Amino acid sequence: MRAALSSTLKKVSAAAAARRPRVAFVSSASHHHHRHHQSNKPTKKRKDDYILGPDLPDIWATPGSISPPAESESGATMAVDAELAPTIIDGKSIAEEIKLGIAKEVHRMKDTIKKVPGLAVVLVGQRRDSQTYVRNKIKACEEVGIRSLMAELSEECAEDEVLNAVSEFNQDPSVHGVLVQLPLPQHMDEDTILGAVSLQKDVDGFHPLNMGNLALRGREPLFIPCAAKACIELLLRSGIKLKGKNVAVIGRSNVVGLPTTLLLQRHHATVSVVHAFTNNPEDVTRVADIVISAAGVPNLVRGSWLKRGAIVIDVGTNPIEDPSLEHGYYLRGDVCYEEALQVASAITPVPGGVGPVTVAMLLSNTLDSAKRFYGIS
Ligand SMILES: Nc1nc(=O)c2c([nH]1)NC[C@@H]1CN(c3ccc(C(=O)N[C@@H](CCC(=O)O)C(=O)O)cc3)C=[N+]21
Repeated sequence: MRAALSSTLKKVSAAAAARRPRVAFVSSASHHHHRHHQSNKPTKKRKDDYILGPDLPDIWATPGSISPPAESESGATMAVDAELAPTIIDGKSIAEEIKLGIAKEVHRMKDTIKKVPGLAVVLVGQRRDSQTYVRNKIKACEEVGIRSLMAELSEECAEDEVLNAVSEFNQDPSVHGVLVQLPLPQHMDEDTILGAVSLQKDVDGFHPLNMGNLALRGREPLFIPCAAKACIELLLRSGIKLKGKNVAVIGRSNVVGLPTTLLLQRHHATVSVVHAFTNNPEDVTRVADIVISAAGVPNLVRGSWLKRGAIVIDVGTNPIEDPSLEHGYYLRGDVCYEEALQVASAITPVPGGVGPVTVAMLLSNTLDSAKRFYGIS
């Protein structure tokens, strides 16, 4: 437990509000819905639509088209009741702490069996945000002594080339984790490619068998998806108990919303799932003790969606294009941060919240995989 966390990390970010660049949050639907957490493929026809329900894509009636809240005049300090100042959950320092523990174990492994864990990343295409995330992952590997390999393929390459890259990494005994960076180009079938990753190296936890074992009571998946694990770590390390809590999860993607919901239930939380077809989602979120948003829509969660004192975990990493910036984009969460600060008791920022812990969880899964492979505990 991190007793120091809540006291040292309390700060009020009025300055952040004043600094926010003026951008129109236009709903260029294609852009927002192509983010990694949402499937962007056309709906597949299935025979059992009747019993499983039709497979509708989650396209949010997005308040992304609503302009963000009025900005306070530059430099103006908001009057904030000290008692209401929320804890800013510092994902970056939590990630550092986790990585320190991983580094120790990696070094011990190197000393005792002369092996280190290996992570292979398959990156297809040129998306700038994907390149940044992959670079972060590789940098994080270096920090803890995990060996990293990368296969970079062009946007136009054939699906077979991706499958070949996955297959080579599957067979390489020095590789213990294989990750295919999402989203893949439109013309590729995500299910085929993710299904090709060796079950024993599926450090993303996206293989249907790992996901199924996460869903089934009494079963243990080999790997738990990193973002879901990161949400739970952030809550637990901030001293927040989950048992019996009302948690609203916004979004039901395979990579975040669904595994997070399953993992929360394993922690005995009462979970309500809000998705693009939910009527009056704010009625659900307003009664939640904890709100976890993974919708991929900037500014979706307004202050009015939150109960006073709610805990807010923002998984959204929405790249907003801004040609004036070095990287060509900046990141916004799903949560209207400035508004949430006024009502929440604790909140994760974007960036610096869930993202860095997600990367730490990937390293942790890779270490676990290597330990399993070499039969050490
Ligand atoms: N197969 C697969 N597995 C993933 O886990 C996966 C993926 N595909 N596709 C993309 C998403 C996104 N994701 C992030 C990881 C780190 C940050 C991260 O480190 N964010 C930093 C800042 C990033 C920056 O420098 O711009 C932060 O929030 O502070 C963000 C997002 C993993 N994803």
